[in-house]
Amino acid sequence: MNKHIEKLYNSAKKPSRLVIGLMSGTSLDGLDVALCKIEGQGSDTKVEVLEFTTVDYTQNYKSKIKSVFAKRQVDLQQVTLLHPWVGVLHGQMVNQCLADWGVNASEIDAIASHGQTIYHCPLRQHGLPEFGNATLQIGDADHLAVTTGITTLGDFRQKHIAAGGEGAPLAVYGDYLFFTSRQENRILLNMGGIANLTYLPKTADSSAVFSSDTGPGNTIMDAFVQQHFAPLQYDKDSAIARQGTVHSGLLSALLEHEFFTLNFPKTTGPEVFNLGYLAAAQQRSSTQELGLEDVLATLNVFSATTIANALNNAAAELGEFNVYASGGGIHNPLLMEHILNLCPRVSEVRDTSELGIHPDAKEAVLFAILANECLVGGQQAFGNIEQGIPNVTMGKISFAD
Ligand SMILES: Nc1ncnc2c1ncn2[C@@H]1O[C@H](COP(=O)(O)OP(=O)(O)OP(=O)(O)O)[C@@H](O)[C@H]1O
Ligand SMILES: CC(=O)N[C@H]1[C@@H]2OC[C@@H](O2)[C@@H](O)[C@@H]1O[C@H](C)C(=O)O
Repeated sequence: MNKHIEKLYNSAKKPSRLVIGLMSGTSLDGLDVALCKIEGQGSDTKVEVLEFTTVDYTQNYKSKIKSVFAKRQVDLQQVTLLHPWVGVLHGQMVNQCLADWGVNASEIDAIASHGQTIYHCPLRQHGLPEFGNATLQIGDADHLAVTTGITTLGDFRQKHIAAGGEGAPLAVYGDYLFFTSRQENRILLNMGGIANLTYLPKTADSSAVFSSDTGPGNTIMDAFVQQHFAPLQYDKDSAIARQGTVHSGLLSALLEHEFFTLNFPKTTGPEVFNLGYLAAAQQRSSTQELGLEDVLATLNVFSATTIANALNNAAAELGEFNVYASGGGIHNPLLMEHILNLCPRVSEVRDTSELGIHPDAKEAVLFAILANECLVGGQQAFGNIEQGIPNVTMGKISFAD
C-alpha cells in the first residue's frame, strides 16, 4: 500500500484528527487558518478549534489576485502563474502559523484548502446553453502539500457542480452537521463579500434544509471604499456610511436585478455585484453626482435590504427561529442595524460564538469538516438536489511527495 494511503487510512481510524481548514474569501483580506481537532463524522461530528488566525495578505498579493479576480478578460499566463504561486504562498502561511503555534507538521492529519475563487458563473448567470454551472478556484493543493509536507484536500467545489449543484454554498454541509439543534429552528447567516444563509429545521430532517446566497454582503461597499477612500480597505465600523443619507432612487435601481427575484437556491459573486453594477445603477437613477458618503450609505442599506428580504422569504413558512451570524459583515454596525429594522420577526441577531465557533473562523472550520467527511464520513445520506445540495463527498487529495 502506498505510504500516504496507509497514513490516511490510519488517520481515518483514529478517534480524532487534527485538520487545518483554510478559507480565502471574496473580500481578499487574508487567509483564514483554523486548526481543528475533529472527532467522529456525520451528525456525530465534534469540533474543537485549537487555534485560529487570519494571515493578512500583502498589497502585492492583493493586486496580483485582483488582476484576474472576477474579470471576464484576463491574461491567461497570469492565471497560470498564480495557480501554483497561491498554493505555495498559502503553504508558507500554514508553515508560519504552525511555527507560531508550536505545532509540528507531522502532528497534522490533513489540510483542507478552499483556494481562491477567481471566477464563479452558474448557468443562470452566463446563460450559455452549451455549458453548465462553473466555478474556478486557484491555489493548487499539490503545491500546498509539497510546501507543508501535509496531505492536502482541495478543490471542493467541482464535485458539487458535477453532481448538479452550483458549486456553492458549501457551508450548508458543515452547518447541518455541526449547528443543527433539536431545540430550535436556526438560520445561519454568513456575511462575507457575498452573503448566504442556511436554514436548519429542528426536526433535523436533512431534506428540509436549504441554503442560498442572498447577494452582496460587503463586496461593493469594500470596492467603493478602496476606490474612493484609499488606503482604507473597508468602511470600518460604518464610519463613512453613517455620515451619508440613503438615496431612494439609487437604492431602487440597485435592487433591480433578476437575481433577487429568483427562488432559492441560487449563487452569485463579485462577477455580478461590482463597481460596474453600481455605475449602471447610478446611470439609471441619474445619481452620478451623489456624494460619496451618500453612495456608501445607500450601498449599506442595499446589502441589508437584500439580506433581510432573503431572511424574510426563508422564514415565511417557518415557525419560531433564531438567526446566528458570521463573516466580516457582523462587524459593520450600520448593516446589522438595518437588517434588524427590516426583519420584524428577528428581534436579535446572535453570532456563531454562541454555538461554539468564532464567527470569523466559521468558514475555515467548515472546510475542515468537509475534509473530515471526505476521510471518514460519507456514511450518512445528506442533501437533496432540488435544494442545490447534492449528496456527495467533496475534496481532491494531494500527497506531499
Ligand atoms: N470593523 C468593521 N467594520 C465594518 N466592516 C468590517 C469590519 N471588520 C470587517 N468588516 C468587513 O468584513 C469584510 C471581511 O469579511 P470576511 O472575512 O467574512 O469576507 P470573506 O470571507 O472574504 O467573504 P466570503 O464569505 O464572501 O468569501 C471586510 O472586507 C469588511 O467589509
Ligand atoms: C464560489 C465561491 O467562492 N462562493 C463563495 C462566496 O463567498 C460567500 C458566498 O459566495 C458562498 O457561496 C461561497 O463561499 C462559502 C464558503 C460557501 O460555499 O458556503
